[in-house]
Order: sequence, then structure tokens, then C-alpha cells
Amino acid sequence: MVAAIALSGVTKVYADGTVAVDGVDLEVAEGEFVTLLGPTGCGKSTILRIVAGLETATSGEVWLGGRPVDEAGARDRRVSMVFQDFALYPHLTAGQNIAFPLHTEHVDDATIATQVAEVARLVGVEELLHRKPIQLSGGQRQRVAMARAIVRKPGALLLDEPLSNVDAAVRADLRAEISSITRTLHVGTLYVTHDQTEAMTMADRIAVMRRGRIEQIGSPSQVYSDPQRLFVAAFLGTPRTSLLQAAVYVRTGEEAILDLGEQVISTPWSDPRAGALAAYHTARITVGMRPDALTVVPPSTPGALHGRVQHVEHLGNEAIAVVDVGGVPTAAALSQLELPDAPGLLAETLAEEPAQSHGVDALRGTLARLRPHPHPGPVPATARTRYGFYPVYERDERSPSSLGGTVSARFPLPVPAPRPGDALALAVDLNQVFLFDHQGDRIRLPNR
Ligand SMILES: Nc1ncnc2c1ncn2[C@@H]1O[C@H](COP(=O)(O)OP(=O)(O)OP(=O)(O)O)[C@@H](O)[C@H]1O
Repeated sequence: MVAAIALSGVTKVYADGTVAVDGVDLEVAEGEFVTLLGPTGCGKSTILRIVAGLETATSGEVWLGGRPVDEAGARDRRVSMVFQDFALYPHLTAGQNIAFPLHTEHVDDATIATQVAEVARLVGVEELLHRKPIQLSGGQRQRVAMARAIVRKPGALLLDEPLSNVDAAVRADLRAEISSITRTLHVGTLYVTHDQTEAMTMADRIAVMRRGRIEQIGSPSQVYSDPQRLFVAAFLGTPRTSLLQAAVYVRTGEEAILDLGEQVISTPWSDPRAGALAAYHTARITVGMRPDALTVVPPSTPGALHGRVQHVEHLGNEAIAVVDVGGVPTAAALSQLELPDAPGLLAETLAEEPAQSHGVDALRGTLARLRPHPHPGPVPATARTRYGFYPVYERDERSPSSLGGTVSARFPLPVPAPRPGDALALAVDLNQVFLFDHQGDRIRLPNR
């Protein structure tokens, strides 16, 4: 099947050297709804502008409806774009705004009248066609902008955060309506947002972006429940996924330990996951936990994590307890190499490496896999001595300490919710825990 929109190796470097888009491959099928989701500045709008022809890619190719369009100007692309700020002509009525693209194509008046009436009915603005934009609410303006975008029956629809200037109350309705309209029209749609609820509720597929690249693309349930990258796990989910540093310690034939600092998650050797962790022995990894991975249990339960409730968020049907388990959050700069806080150890580790393996990857590998070592000074609060290994943790100065080392647990109401200061024990379901290596790639363990 011919893709409505296809990008191959698209890169955009702006004149000042900013790499806004970095080698993006993406396909949107006819009738498919794909969202580009990512934090501000990750390159979402630049991709949309390149597809629309408002910006030229530095390298790579764009196809629309199976045809390369790199030479085609914005007017010849048969794509329509809807912007965050509506971009309606203020001196024209809603009806005239909707008719505008047809006038520029010299369509006859009778056809224009029929098509305007048709799309106005589809987006629910037929009563408002005589009004000027200033006489419309934000939601109504965006409906008119949507009608103007679809009146030409575009081959592809590009929407750039169309709901961010619309009242929260209207947003949910418009979300549902926009996705149903694009499906009725069977038009390939690329929708930019930094709002995960929007992406999750509207999309057939979500492309999660970071720093100009697509980190993962898949259905909403795939990217949520099976994140391939640390960033994807971190970005998706409310409450946010807890990301704690852990040192792996494997005692062959006995157990595998994920040392979180003040306490550990361990699993016996009979669990196939313990053996799978042997490859990471002494490596520092990230343990990602959503509330789905944790169950409140009696305090005497073996292997449970213990902590104190820091605060509780009441959400109506449930309460979320944020529990301090004394872990160390993974540094915010997830792709950055985390240097150990002991400079001497670094020098010592490097000195032991053969000279020829001093390439960047080898160096990263070496630094990520710290060796067990005797701690030189007073034993830090985070260190455990039970098995003679002192992992080194790095605290991230940019993370507010109030967010440090916590996990979130869910309490379906009306069960009484805990209160700040309460002690809680939490059993960890290792099947629901996400592990990531020092480069942010998922560590796959066999399920049990
Ligand atoms: N004309 C420009 N010149 C230089 N850099 C630019 C230009 N336009 C955008 N950028 C930069 O390119 C990067 C990507 O910008 P872009 O607008 O595509 O991001 P975005 O993901 O859409 O962000 P937002 O959600 O804030 O709109 C950012 O670092 C931005 O500052």
C-alpha cells in the first residue's frame, strides 16, 4: 500500500548549527493517525514543516502519496496544516475562512458553497459560519481551522499541537472529534503533541522523539507497556515511571541482586532471570518501576521494599502514594555517561585497561562496569556491605531532592489511603520492572 507520508533519513540542521531532526525514517499509511510525541525542542514541528514544504530538509527524502516531493513547493503538496494558534484570517468570517483554500484553486461558487456546508457539518460549526474569528471561542476557532484544512480533501493532514490553546473542558471532546473526522476522511494524519494523554488517546501509532530522533514507534500500548528505551519509559505514564540507579551483583548458584543503595531487589538462582543478569554483574543499570510493578504487602513479607510515604495524590477513584525507598534517581541527562564520584577509582580503572581499547565505546563500557572495590573513606549511606561490594552512585544535582529515590504505589479507593509519614512495604513484580543499560537500551530478561 502507498504511504500517505513517508520520510527517509530526514535530517535538518539549521543555519546556526542546531541539529533539529537527525536521520528520521517514518511512514504514515492512508487513513492512519500517527502522533509525534516528545518534549519541547525535540524536532516535532520541524518534521511537520518539512513535510508541509515550509522548511527544506538538509538531507533525506520526503514522499507524499508515493511521490517524492523534495522539489515541490508547499502549494503543490496537497497537504493541509492546522496550527496551535488557529491562524484564521481575522477579517474573514468563519465561512469565508473555510472557503479560502477553494477560492485560491478557482473552484466555482456553487461547489464551494456545497463543500463548505459539508465540512462545517462534519466539524459542527454550521451555525457559526457568519461569525468573525474574534466572536468564536478557542474550541470553535479550532473547529473552523480544522474545516479549512480538510475542505480541499488533502492527501495528508498535519496538525501541530492544535489543542494547546483550547480550554481543558473542550479538549477531550475535540480530541475524540478530530480523530473521528480523520478516520471518516481516511486521510493520513501526522499530529504533533507533547501531551501523552493526547498521543495515547488519539493515535494508531506513537513516535516518541528525543533530540531529533525517534526513540520508539508503535501502538500506544506497545510504547507504554514495552518501552525499548529508558527515555520512552521515563516519558510515558502518569505518575511518572520511577527510575532508580542499581548495581547488579550476581552470586552464581545463589541469587541476583539489584542494589538500589539502601535496599535491594533480589531473585533466587532458580529464577531464570537471575542467570540472565549474570552478564551485567557489577554493572550499573537503571531500574524503572511504575505503580503496576508494586503491590502493598504486610511488612514481614520477604523481599519487599520498605519506605515511608512522602506525599499522597488523591485522584478520585484512586490515590497515588509517593514512597521514599532511599534509592538514587538516574541522572536527568540519561544519555550522558555517569562518572563515578571517586576520581581515584576512575584513574585506577583506566590504568588497568589495555591501551588499544581506549576508544569511546570501550571507555564507556569500562566506566559503566565498575569493579567491586574497598571503599576508601567512611562508608556512604547508600553502600551495603553484605556482599562486599560498594557500588558508587552519583546524585544528580539537577533533580530536586524531594523527587529523589521514590516509587509510586496505587491505592484504589475507597480503601483508606496512607498518610505522609506512614511506613509501607511493597512487593516488586520483576516481570513488570524495566531494566536499562548505561546507554538507555532495554535489558531483556526471560519472563517467569
Ligand atoms: N529557525 C531555526 N533556527 C535555529 N534553530 C531552530 C529554528 N527553528 C527551530 N530551531 C531549533 O530546533 C530544535 C527543534 O525545534 P522544533 O520547533 O522542531 O521542536 P518541537 O519539538 O516542535 O518543540 P515545541 O514542542 O516546543 O514546539 C529546537 O532546538 C529549536 O530551538
